[in-house]
Amino acid sequence: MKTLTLSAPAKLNLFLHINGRREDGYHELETLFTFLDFGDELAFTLTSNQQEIVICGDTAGILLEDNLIYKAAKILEPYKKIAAGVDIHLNKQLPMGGGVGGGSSDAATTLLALNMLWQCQLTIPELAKLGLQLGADVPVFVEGKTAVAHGVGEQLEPIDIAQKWYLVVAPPVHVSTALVFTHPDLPRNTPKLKSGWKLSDTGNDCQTLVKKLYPEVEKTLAWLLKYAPTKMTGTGACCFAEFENREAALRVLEILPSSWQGFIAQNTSESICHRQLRAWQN
Ligand SMILES: C[C@@](CO)(OP(=O)(O)O)[C@H](O)COP(=O)(O)OP(=O)(O)OC[C@H]1O[C@@H](n2ccc(N)nc2=O)[C@H](O)[C@@H]1O
Ligand SMILES: Nc1ncnc2c1ncn2[C@@H]1O[C@H](COP(=O)(O)OP(=O)(O)O)[C@@H](O)[C@H]1O
Repeated sequence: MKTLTLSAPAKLNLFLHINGRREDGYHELETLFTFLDFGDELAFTLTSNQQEIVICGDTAGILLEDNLIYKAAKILEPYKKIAAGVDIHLNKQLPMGGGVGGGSSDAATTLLALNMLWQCQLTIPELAKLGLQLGADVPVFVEGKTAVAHGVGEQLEPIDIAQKWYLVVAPPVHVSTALVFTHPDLPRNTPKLKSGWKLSDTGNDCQTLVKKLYPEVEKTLAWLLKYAPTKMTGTGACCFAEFENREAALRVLEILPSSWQGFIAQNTSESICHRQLRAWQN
């Protein structure tokens, strides 16, 4: 059996507005998701033991049952049409819980890969619906198109945007998404954007609160803003600075304070995972 190797790309929230809070505590969002040409890498090999879902590689201390890759495989198991297990090797590149969606992207890549290898024959919308049970960000990775998301992130409206270079910086702190969303000071009443909106009209509604709660994020934003327009992605802690070309981004990466991790990437209108899947199928 050949091994299928796929990317699980990072995402950025180019803006993140909170429009309200639902009765179940979840927040109504309006957010622009785009994908980067940088991410984790997952390699899938079918095995003859059909009970088996094995995950190895850089699982960074996450218990098997908590790993979103394992959860994605388990959720798909009832739909499989062939008697095979799977061995999944993870090469982790993305900071965990950093707002670049690594866990959600790993889960989506697993759903897409196993849907094909296990011949589940589910459609992309069916996979996205299953993915939503694993996290609010999984559907956009399953759909794989730069999009404005509404609801909790599951209603997706594809959009064309310019291609830019980004320097993404992960300060050495972990921001709790649940803490941010339950905080009394979080703004929750940004009006929906009107047609004809521009990116310059937007922001990240979590940023002011996260800067206050996590001074390392404030420091990172202030440092990057000296060089380029910068925002936080998702609920943080990663921040991204936008550049017109790779050289300009690289010049800033080269002088990044040594306690911060950073990488450079370009945004892609379609997730690279989807391109790789098409290439495998042809
Ligand atoms: C807000 C975003 C934007 O991309 O933040 P990041 O996680 O990327 O930073 C995401 O939608 C997060 O998605 P995800 O990380 O999958 O969140 P989940 O596991 O579904 O939820 C974690 C917790 O965040 C809160 N939550 C999450 C999403 C949402 N629309 N409203 C919420 O109130 C809930 O309290 C939930 O218990
Ligand atoms: N394969 C995985 N990769 C990363 N995080 C995972 C994975 N499986 C479970 N998790 C858990 O999910 C949480 C959120 O992960 P992640 O998607 O990286 O966050 P964010 O959306 O903030 O970028 C992590 O803090 C971690 O505990």
